[in-house]
Amino acid sequence: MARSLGQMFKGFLRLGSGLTTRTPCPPGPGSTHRASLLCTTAALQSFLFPKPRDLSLPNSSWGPDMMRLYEHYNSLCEVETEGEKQPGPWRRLPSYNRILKYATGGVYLSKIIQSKARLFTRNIKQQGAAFEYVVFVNKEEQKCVCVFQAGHLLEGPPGHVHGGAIATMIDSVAGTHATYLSGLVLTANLNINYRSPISLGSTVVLESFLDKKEDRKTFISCKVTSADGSKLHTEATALFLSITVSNIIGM
Ligand SMILES: CCCCCCCC/C=C\CCCCCCCC(=O)SCCNC(=O)CCNC(=O)[C@H](O)C(C)(C)COP(=O)(O)OP(=O)(O)OC[C@H]1O[C@@H](n2cnc3c(N)ncnc32)[C@H](O)[C@@H]1OP(=O)(O)O
Repeated sequence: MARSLGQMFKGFLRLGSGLTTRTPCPPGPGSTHRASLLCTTAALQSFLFPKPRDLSLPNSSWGPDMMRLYEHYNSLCEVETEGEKQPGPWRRLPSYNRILKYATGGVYLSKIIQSKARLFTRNIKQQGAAFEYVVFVNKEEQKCVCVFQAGHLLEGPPGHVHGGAIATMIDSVAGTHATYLSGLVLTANLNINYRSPISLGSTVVLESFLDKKEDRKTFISCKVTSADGSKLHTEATALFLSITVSNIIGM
């Protein structure tokens, strides 16, 4: 089991490095033999290991509220000081449908299941049908914001979003925030108060705050409000526990 976990984590690391080692093709004619060889190698590499699509970027299903809020936070990711562009206080987190894209093993799963595994919130291909979202993080304020547009496949009460889908988004955003702050974590506790229903197709904002960190425990609170901030939909608190590979093996 320890071996397959090792493979799994190696796969995770390779996913990160694979994204940064691509060689751009040199422009225009007059390329040297070496440059064209590099270009061919890069093309072959991107054919064999296509770059996963970042699903947190706008698509045609995004409505006006989703676009407006995306553009607002995106504009805060870069600031201009004395004519120069600098990183701003916010950062957009890219999002893919698999975390362990190149995994060759799995803890409890067969290789076939592992290769077919998809992140729950990103596993429906039809744009706009389910979870459309983008997460931004602010390191200084220790805060995360998620702009979420709920598609028609997430129906619970007629015309409104299923409470489980809301819980999924809260867990995902708070879990991403806790991972950003504390590394590898698992949700130990999630408490949710549903205050007002969310209409299907509408855009809401999830805000996640760090309450405190104590040893392995990261306490996060989260609220869901309407796109204009006027209505409170949901409030939650969550506890995430830091885990290590040996923690999992010990389970
Ligand atoms: C998740 C990582 C994601 C990676 C992300 C990568 C980048 C982002 C990309 C994409 C975003 C995706 C984001 C998705 C997020 C989704 C997250 C989930 O859905 S996680 C699945 C559901 N959760 C489980 O299945 C856990 C099941 N539970 C367990 O495995 C264990 O109970 C565990 C690990 C949580 C704790 O077990 P122990 O043995 O390590 O620790 P003990 O000794 O029990 O507790 C340690 C301390 O914590 C307290 N504690 C434990 N559970 C508690 C609880 N429920 N409430 C309050 N305190 C609790 C205990 O009282 C103890 O406290 P004292 O040290 O004595 O002060």
